Amino acid sequence: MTSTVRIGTRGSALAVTQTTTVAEALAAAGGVDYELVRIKTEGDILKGSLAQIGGTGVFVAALREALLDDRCDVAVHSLKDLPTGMAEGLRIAAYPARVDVRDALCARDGLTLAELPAGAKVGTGSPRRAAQLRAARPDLEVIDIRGNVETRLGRVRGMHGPEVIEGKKGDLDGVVLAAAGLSRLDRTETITELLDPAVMLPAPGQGSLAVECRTADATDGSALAKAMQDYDDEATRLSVTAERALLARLEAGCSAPIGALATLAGDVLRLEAVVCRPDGTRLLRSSLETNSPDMEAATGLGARLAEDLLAKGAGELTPLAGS
Ligand SMILES: NCc1[nH]cc(CCC(=O)O)c1CC(=O)O
Repeated sequence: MTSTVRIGTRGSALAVTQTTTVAEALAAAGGVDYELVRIKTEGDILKGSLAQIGGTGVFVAALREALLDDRCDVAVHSLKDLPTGMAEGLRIAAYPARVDVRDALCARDGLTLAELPAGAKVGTGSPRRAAQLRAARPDLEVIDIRGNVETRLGRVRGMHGPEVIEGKKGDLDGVVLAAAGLSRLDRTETITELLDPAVMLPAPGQGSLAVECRTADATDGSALAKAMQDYDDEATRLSVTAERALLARLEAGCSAPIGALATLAGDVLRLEAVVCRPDGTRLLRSSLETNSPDMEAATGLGARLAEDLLAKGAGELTPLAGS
């Protein structure tokens, strides 16, 4: 390992912010010097709807290639964008402590979900958010949108961001975004309601980051390897492991209309999940718990809840390769 750790990041404001946070934490923990390396990803280049692009991991492939090509030593991913299949030769060396897992409504005039008028236009590019929005408020018009956080906020009437799409500024009544991203970008003042997971179950892994490196570098006893070990948060690791095991068993990607949230309370790991019909006319929700969880129990919990959902007809609501 070279003395300066090269940390790969996408160029978006959100990616740079969260990568810098990780870099500083690793530097503080392990006394490692770092530099950020910008990596352009397919997800930044393609401008179509994320639902249309479809493939999982559009944001991730280029970062992983850079790791494997030795153009960087560490990559920081938003965990919810990371496909469940692990890449050969790479390892998630740390799951930093999770931040707010919830989705947030950013609406004009301080409106909450219940207060939006009938026919209000709410933007999201996520089939999971669209389905749960439609289930909660069938009278809303859900608009498929893309772009970075500032671009999306700029679509809300009265919300001014530095980057707005010409002609589309202020054409929506609200957008739904992850609270975690808004918080990392210091834009939480745009949130008009933090959506209760009882209404809007977040994406598996939402609010979590994953610090990935070459497998050899995670275990070589270096300052970096130790720093990553220290930075790993056990409760987060268990929770996201359960959520992602569920996703893996359903063989669904980040664009599937599936929500999952695990919470560790004392010795009990509880996993709740929802599979949606994309039009929101049916949501299938279920939950399971396990006591004194370790990684194996967390993985088992996710797999069992997936089986339970499949047995209850999840495969009839939305196409799942696992059904
Ligand atoms: N798919 C885009 C994406 N990937 C990660 C985040 C930020 C939230 C997180 O880290 O979970 C976002 C933006 C959003 O969903 O609003």
